[in-house]
Amino acid sequence: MRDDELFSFEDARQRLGESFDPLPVPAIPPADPDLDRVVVELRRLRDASAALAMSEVELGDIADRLGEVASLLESRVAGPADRLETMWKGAGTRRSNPVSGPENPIAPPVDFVGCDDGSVMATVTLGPAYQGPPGCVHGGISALIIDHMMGLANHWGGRYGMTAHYELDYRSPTPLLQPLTFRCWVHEVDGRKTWTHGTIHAGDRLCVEARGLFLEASVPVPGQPGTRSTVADGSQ
Ligand SMILES: CCCCCCCC/C=C\CCCCCCCC(=O)SCCNC(=O)CCNC(=O)[C@H](O)C(C)(C)COP(=O)(O)OP(=O)(O)OC[C@H]1O[C@@H](n2cnc3c(N)ncnc32)[C@H](O)[C@@H]1OP(=O)(O)O
Repeated sequence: MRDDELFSFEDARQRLGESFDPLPVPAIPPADPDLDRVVVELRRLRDASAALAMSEVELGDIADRLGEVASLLESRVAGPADRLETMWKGAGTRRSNPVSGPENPIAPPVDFVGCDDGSVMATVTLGPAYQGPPGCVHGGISALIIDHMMGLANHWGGRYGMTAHYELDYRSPTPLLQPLTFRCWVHEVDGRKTWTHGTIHAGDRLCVEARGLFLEASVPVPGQPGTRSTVADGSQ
């Protein structure tokens, strides 16, 4: 198969024809605005702390003050096992996933758009916290974002499933501090199987190509005995 054929979502869309049946995609519902504000501040801290080395900051004082805030929070929030249960209420996992979740400080975050052609797109600029090679995005971060985004592209294309196989070709360095265009789309479907493709571009330059095989499956939902969910991101 030719490279341009493998990575042309327009071609895939034509071949899928009427089997492309988009699901309505609800926006991530807002929660307590102060909760989202806390996470925005945590992300500012994350980015600033990635630049602490060789700064002129009095680090002992900063560590003490952050320690106070962390202790204040730890004693008042749910433990991880309880948290896994509350995440499965409403759109909790969509709000807390590590790629786009407004409740997750490690999420860059990435904002996705479902396009009419069946692809899902995002433009994101990643900072030093996500560095792998010098000046470049860590390959695992690229993989994380595309894997998650393929799940959204499947949903957008009326499919669902867990990642069974996933492979990437890193074609050229993926720069930090420049807008990157991520795009994913359903390439082919057959019974329980969905093959989904994705790319990352910096401008016109192809940085990453990815292919995933997703299999329809369901997993038990934490805290809800006997309940299983087919979707890894909140909707049941
Ligand atoms: C625009 C905005 C849109 C907004 C939308 C909002 C809603 C949001 C919705 C959604 C977002 C979701 C975002 C999340 C994304 C994250 C994804 C992840 O991180 S998933 C976690 C990692 N993956 C696992 O942990 C799986 C672990 N593996 C398993 O549990 C099993 O292996 C499983 C269920 C995948 C398959 O197991 P079996 O027992 O059901 O299937 P068997 O019988 O083994 O295989 C069935 C067929 O598939 C092939 N197969 C299975 N594994 C394969 C593999 N690795 N490679 C190739 N073929 C494989 C087999 O050869 C077989 O093929 P033959 O039917 O014989 O033709």
